[in-house]
Amino acid sequence: MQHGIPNYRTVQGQAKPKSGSIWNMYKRIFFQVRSQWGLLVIAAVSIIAVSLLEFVIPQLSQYTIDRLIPEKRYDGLVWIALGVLGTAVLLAIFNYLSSIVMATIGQNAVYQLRNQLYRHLQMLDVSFFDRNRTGDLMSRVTSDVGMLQQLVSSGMMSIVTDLFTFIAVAAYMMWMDWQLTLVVLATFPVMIITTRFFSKRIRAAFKKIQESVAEVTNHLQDTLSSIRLMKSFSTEEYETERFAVRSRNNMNANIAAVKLRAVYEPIIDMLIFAGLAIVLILGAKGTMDGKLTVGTIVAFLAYLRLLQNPVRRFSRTLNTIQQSAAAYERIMEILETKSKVVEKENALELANVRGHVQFHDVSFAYNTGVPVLDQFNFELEAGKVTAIVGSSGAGKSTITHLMTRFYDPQQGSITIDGHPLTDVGLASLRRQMGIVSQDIVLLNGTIRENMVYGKPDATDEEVEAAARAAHAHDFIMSFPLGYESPIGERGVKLSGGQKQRLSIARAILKDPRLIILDEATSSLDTESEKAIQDALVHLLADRTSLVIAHRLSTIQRADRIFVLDKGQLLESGTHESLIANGGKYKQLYELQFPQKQSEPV
Ligand SMILES: Nc1ncnc2c1ncn2[C@@H]1O[C@H](COP(=O)(O)OP(=O)(O)OP(=O)(O)O)[C@@H](O)[C@H]1O
Repeated sequence: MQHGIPNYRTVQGQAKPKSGSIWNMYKRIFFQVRSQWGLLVIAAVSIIAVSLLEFVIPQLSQYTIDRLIPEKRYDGLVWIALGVLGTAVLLAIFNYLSSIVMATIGQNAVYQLRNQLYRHLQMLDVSFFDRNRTGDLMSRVTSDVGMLQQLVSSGMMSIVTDLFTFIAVAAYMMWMDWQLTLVVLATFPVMIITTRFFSKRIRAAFKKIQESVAEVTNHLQDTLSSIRLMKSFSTEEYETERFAVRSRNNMNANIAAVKLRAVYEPIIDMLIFAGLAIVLILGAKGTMDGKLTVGTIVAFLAYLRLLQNPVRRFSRTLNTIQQSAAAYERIMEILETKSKVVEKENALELANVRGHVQFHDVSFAYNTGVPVLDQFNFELEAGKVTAIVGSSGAGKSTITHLMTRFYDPQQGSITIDGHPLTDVGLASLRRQMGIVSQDIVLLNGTIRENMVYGKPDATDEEVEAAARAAHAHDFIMSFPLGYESPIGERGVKLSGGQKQRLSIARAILKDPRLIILDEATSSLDTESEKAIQDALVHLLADRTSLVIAHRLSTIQRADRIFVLDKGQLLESGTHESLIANGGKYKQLYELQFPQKQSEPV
């Protein structure tokens, strides 16, 4: 770690992936496209055709030198010319076919992999997103997948053609002159050892590059999404410097990779020329001794080129391969992460529930050793308004997170209408619930798009009715575009109160059986709050609702109030009975309404 930048080497909480090797990468890419067998057949045929056609031109050269020239057969030259030309045309056609088909297959595989990665990310539980930073995850879906795309589009899939040609040519050369071939092949183990030596290092260098890209993305994501905070604290210079540090790390990582490549490629070239020199010298000697014909030497040199071409090409593209392998490893880290909140097979599909929720001896901690709820028992009566109050950090929001199964408790169980939450389908559970939380999340889109997010088929009349119920219709209509007004990223074009009313309207439109209001009225002025309170009375009627509010004035009408402190239930009852009890609730109430201390409620 440098300059205090967090380490993104692995997905937090996840071991290094087992399947990050190049071999696995290729296997996976091809496995993804096994259904496109038609294309695969075309690719295989083209590859074999290219490899066989590569033999023809050296053969023609040998024939010209050894037979046509000595025999002065002028007529044969035309046929040779036609043969070379015909082979070249066929080579061009099959090369074109194999690259286009391989690229299509590869791009298709990468496309599927990216979608699979995104789907997998969506399926991971909330705690995964607590542990990992958004920018880092974004860079895995964009830049890392982009690396693989580069691999498949840069004709890297031709490595298969190269490998096939290499084996075929080597076998043919052995048949022609096994002694000379063995001498030539002696340079290849050296090449393999050199390649292995550099491969590991180049891959590590590229992993560093990808990590540094993740750091840059993270920084961008953090700062651009909180640009107002930055400006209000005048931290533009500070953030620019922090960005420069990350950017410099990226530059250094790139330079380190280039340095490795700069050493590796010339070494391979040198070995290739050494092979060429061996053939030239031994071949010339063999010809002088009368053991070989000139044509054989010329053909042999041509075959040697065919043998060496794939090696040279491979050494040039080793960078791309290693870069992709590093990226692939980072992708696999996510794909191999298992969600902690899992849906049972054949999970129960909840139809309309009554909404009776019970917590049985629930213990929960976000981080081991820091319990938030301890042996907690709690009941949400169907059709009633239940409220939770308690000091900040007491665990109120945590209760809602457990009800929605954003997290699962470590001990105890939670039931809805008697069914353990773990037996119920996640989507069907969440469909029953409408959440209006203190962190209002709005999407970049129009007001209407945001409202219908939980009910995409809502009619205009339903949308308007929900907006009216949430006292949002008037402010919406005050915008020139009404319901079609864009609200900007995270709803920046709306005031705090407007955002709240919009999120309440969204929950009303979804029409869930169970409503969770977490600090729902916290940023409304007194007038809007009154209006919202009225709307809520209608909304909450005939539903089960859980209201979490700091301002006790908002929950006095609740059927039951639970007082929570440090994850423990202190007392419960109605507003009147709790005041009469003279416990924690009365203390909290008197703190908020000192003037009412001596008044009867
Ligand atoms: N994602 C998280 N990861 C780790 N700890 C968390 C996480 N969310 C909350 N906590 C911790 O759990 C405890 C309970 O938090 P919770 O949000 O439930 O409190 P709360 O009663 O809703 O507080 P407030 O009224 O201030 O919103 C706090 O100590 C908080 O720091």
